[in-house]
Amino acid sequence: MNFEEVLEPQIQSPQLELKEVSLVTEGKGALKGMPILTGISLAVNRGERICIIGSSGAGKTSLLRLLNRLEEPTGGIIYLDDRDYRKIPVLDLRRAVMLLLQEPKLLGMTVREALDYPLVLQKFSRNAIEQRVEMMRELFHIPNEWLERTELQLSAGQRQLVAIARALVIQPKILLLDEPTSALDAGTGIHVLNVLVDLAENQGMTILMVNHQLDMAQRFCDRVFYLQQGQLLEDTSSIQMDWQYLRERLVDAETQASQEWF
Ligand SMILES: Nc1ncnc2c1ncn2[C@@H]1O[C@H](COP(=O)(O)OP(=O)(O)OP(=O)(O)O)[C@@H](O)[C@H]1O
Repeated sequence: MNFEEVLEPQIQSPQLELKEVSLVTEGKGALKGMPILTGISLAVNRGERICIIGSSGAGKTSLLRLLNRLEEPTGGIIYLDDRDYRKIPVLDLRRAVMLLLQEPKLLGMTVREALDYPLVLQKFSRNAIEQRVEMMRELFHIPNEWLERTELQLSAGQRQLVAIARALVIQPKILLLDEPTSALDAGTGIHVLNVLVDLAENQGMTILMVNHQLDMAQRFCDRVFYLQQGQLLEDTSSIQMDWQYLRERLVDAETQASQEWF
């Protein structure tokens, strides 16, 4: 470190930054121009584990879709490592920012093919592919005999586990997860979350996860984004979060939404 740096420590910019991001529906007639996300500003640092919480329809999945460029914001700007999202080739972006949606599909592939495929696209050697897949298999306790099965021969939980392994096989910088443990039994869910914590702490992988199970969220994340009706109402560290208050707030929001529905 030189003298100027001692006097003026460098401020590290966030890995991911959203400035006044909004999204409105396209659609036709009355559906056109309805707000889904409004004025979202946030900054995420490398290695953070963030849970996105909110009632049904709050905009959680839409936020993940924006971050993976499955949707384009209708307002505002997103930055990855100080680069405007729109200037990053979309395939490069999706390699760095991996999204795992709810109910993942293996697209007719066997488990082995599904795990190999992202690495084949990246032109990894056969040897390297086998090593990486073996590493994932061990990390997530995927038995050898699953490798030749297709998704029709796997339970929902087994499929979810394979999909998590596949999302991680190319070691993304940022992992976006939409309720990744919803189909897993409690023990496997906790094991998966522990693996993710380890990857965040030891390899600096950043994780943003939608999770409806608040006890899991409390255990896993170091920061919470609370969304309501497309707005970011809370951005709080997990330690400072009043989890009981959050539970009550979620119940209120769900009740209000169901009354509006009827
Ligand atoms: N393509 C679309 N066209 C019209 N409306 C949409 C579209 N996508 C999402 N919406 C609406 O935007 C709102 C947010 O949806 P989103 O799926 O992001 O919510 P969510 O918080 O993930 O909900 P859940 O917990 O039920 O999955 C909802 O009211 C939804 O109906």
